[in-house]
Amino acid sequence: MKAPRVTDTTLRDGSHAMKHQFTREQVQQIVQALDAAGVPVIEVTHGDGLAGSSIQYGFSGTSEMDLIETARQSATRAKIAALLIPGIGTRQELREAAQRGVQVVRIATHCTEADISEQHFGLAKELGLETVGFLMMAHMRPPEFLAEQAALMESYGADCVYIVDSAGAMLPDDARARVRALKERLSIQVGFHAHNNLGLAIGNTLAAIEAGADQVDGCLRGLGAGAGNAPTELIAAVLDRLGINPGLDVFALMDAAEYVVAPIMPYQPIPDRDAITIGYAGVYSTFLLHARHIAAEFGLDPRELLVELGRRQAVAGQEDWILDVAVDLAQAKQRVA
Ligand SMILES: C[C@H](O)CC(=O)C(=O)O
Ligand SMILES: [Mn+2]
Repeated sequence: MKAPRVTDTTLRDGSHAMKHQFTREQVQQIVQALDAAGVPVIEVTHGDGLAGSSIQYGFSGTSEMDLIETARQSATRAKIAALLIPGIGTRQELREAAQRGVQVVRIATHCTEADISEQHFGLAKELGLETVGFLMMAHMRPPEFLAEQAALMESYGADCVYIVDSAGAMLPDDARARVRALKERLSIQVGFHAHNNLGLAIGNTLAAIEAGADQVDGCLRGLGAGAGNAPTELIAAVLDRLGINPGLDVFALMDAAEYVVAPIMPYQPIPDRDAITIGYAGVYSTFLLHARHIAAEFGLDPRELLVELGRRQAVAGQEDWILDVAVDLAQAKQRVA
């Protein structure tokens, strides 16, 4: 096994749990702590990527471009990354993000829709950015299918493609097989992004590294959507124990999680009953807070709403469907009563 590059996404995936209210001061403190601890890439964007601030996904408290600029000014060695979902973010936001200091762009599509990312990879390369492809909800398709989608991203100019377990639904063998399929098919790097809904974020990250993953993601204190992501400080400790620490200061990351991030967290993401249901039903982790809120309005158990969304195969970006499904379930209950 070789040491993977670790990208910290507290300031992007963690933005979901923060309801997209990170402030400039918080960004400065978190970036300084990660940078000092040797984390080489720090992602800063609205939780749903560039231009995610909207009625559909939740409005940002502070403009993400200002947060990106603050992050860039606060880092001495780490590269600053942004996430972009084509259709939510456009090439205009990508240009501005690059001007404000982004050096890595992670372009995310549903795992069957890599073909919508060609123009965005093209522009990113013109802008001189490092490029990463994100195949979201990757539990929904088999390894060989994902390898073909990843090959499309490679042909568009991706420097790395990630298997993204957006639902935290994978078991270690699922993660291993998917990473292995991409490693066999591609000439570029392969990454893995975990969610902890089934309590397997660290285990799956480890399985991905065993299968050859070159890059993995973490969030301090696991602050991320659903039950959160693989905690960066835990990844560092585990890699260190394995003898493949890529240069991370384990104690400094523990301190950052404990003293910088924990005090500002609205709650500690854990695999509670709703989050476990997300992993169990294979639903996008970001639906958690929306589903809880809408279920409460309609007198539903969030779990029945999440299971039905999983049955209908809802994917990332379909947050508006949560309301439609809640209306259907509530009406069905009324008819029975
Ligand atoms: C925009 C998404 O939340 C990307 C991600 O982190 C995931 O799918 O997981
Ligand atoms: Mn995620």
